[in-house]
Amino acid sequence: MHGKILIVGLGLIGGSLALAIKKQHPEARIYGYDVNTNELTTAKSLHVIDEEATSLREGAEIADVIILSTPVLQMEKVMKQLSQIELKNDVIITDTGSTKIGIMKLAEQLWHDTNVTFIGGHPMAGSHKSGVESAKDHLFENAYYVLTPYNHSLTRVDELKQWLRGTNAKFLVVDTEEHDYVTGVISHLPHIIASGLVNLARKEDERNPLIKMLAAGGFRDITRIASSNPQMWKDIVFHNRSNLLRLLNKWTEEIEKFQQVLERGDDLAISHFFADAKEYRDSLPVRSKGAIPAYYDLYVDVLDVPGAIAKVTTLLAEHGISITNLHIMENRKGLLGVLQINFSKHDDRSKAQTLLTYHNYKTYETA
Ligand SMILES: NC(=O)c1ccc[n+]([C@@H]2O[C@H](COP(=O)([O-])OP(=O)(O)OC[C@H]3O[C@@H](n4cnc5c(N)ncnc54)[C@H](O)[C@@H]3O)[C@@H](O)[C@H]2O)c1
Ligand SMILES: O=C(O)C(=O)C[C@]1(C(=O)O)C=C[C@@H](O)C=C1
Repeated sequence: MHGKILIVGLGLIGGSLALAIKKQHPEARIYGYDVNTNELTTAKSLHVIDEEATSLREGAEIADVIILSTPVLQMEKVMKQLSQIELKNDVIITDTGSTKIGIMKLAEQLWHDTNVTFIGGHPMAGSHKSGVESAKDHLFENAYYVLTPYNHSLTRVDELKQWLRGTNAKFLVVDTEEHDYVTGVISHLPHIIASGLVNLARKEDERNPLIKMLAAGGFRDITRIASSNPQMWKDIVFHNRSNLLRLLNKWTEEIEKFQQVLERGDDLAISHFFADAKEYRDSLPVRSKGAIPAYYDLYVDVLDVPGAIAKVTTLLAEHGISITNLHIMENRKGLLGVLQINFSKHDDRSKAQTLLTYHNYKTYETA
């Protein structure tokens, strides 16, 4: 497709969308705007965007599609700025925000009965990493991509999907209220709990330094997301405040119930607590991306120099750790490449991660 795309906010998500669009539509021109000029320059030098817009106005005036991928409270600010700019007649604006009610309400206020088509969006994949250096064209592969159009923007949903086809995501139209409730349950509350657990461990660590030394697979698995961008999560919980306050009450009840059965020493109820959770967790659909990985992946940053991959595989072989597959995900000259290693067992991935970290490699469990 031909056209000019403006990405506002060139971090992990904006950068990944830019790459996915460019892959599918090489003839499109991708413009970027970010308040952080370093991020913009990096995006240009990594060929994530074709052109840097020096102001929001400069990029917005010429764009056929505008994609907002800043933290959600900043998004409201940008939307208000956009409403003061004369945009192209048939422009489509979409966002990538993790919350939808506030954004859709504001879009309705700003652009109801105008020629601007606003279609809310939320790609349900990501990472605890932020910034354009972490952007990947395949970040959203097989993930759900929620769209929240108004009735009057429904006619342009297919056009937007065509622009976003390179994500290889599965599009799903969802009601905004339902979206914010569901993401509250499966994304926002878990982030609060993960950060709460880490804060608890941090306080205990002041009394007992063994805590940090012994923090192993279980603690790391459940708290990976606590390493996410704090500003982004502050904005999300503000936006989804009422759902989260209700969910936190339910969570407190759940934990208090467990506390009571533990105090009583009720072994049957304790077994049920774990068995019920296991049954539901095991029933979640297996996906190669999205909620649960189909196999155990480890991503390792490696230098783009001869022998770098052999070094990693030899290290694993010497320690009897079997791998099922290897994949080089990107390899730009002069920069780091990313090695994706598949393991059939969780235990093998944990051992590999510990070993490679010991040997000063940077490793991640998600791309
Ligand atoms: N990270 C995830 O896992 C994930 C997944 C799906 C959706 N989202 C949503 O996507 C959005 C972007 O998240 P991200 O992970 O890419 O964050 P990020 O921190 O990697 O990138 C955000 C970028 O927005 C820029 N920015 C901030 N305010 C701006 C402004 N006023 N104008 C222009 N640029 C501005 C920042 O400088 C930064 O480069 C957020 O709304 C987030 O809720 C995140
Ligand atoms: O995988 C992660 O690190 C994420 O936190 C991704 C995640 C999620 O909670 O699943 C985070 C926020 C987004 O709105 C969508 C996806």
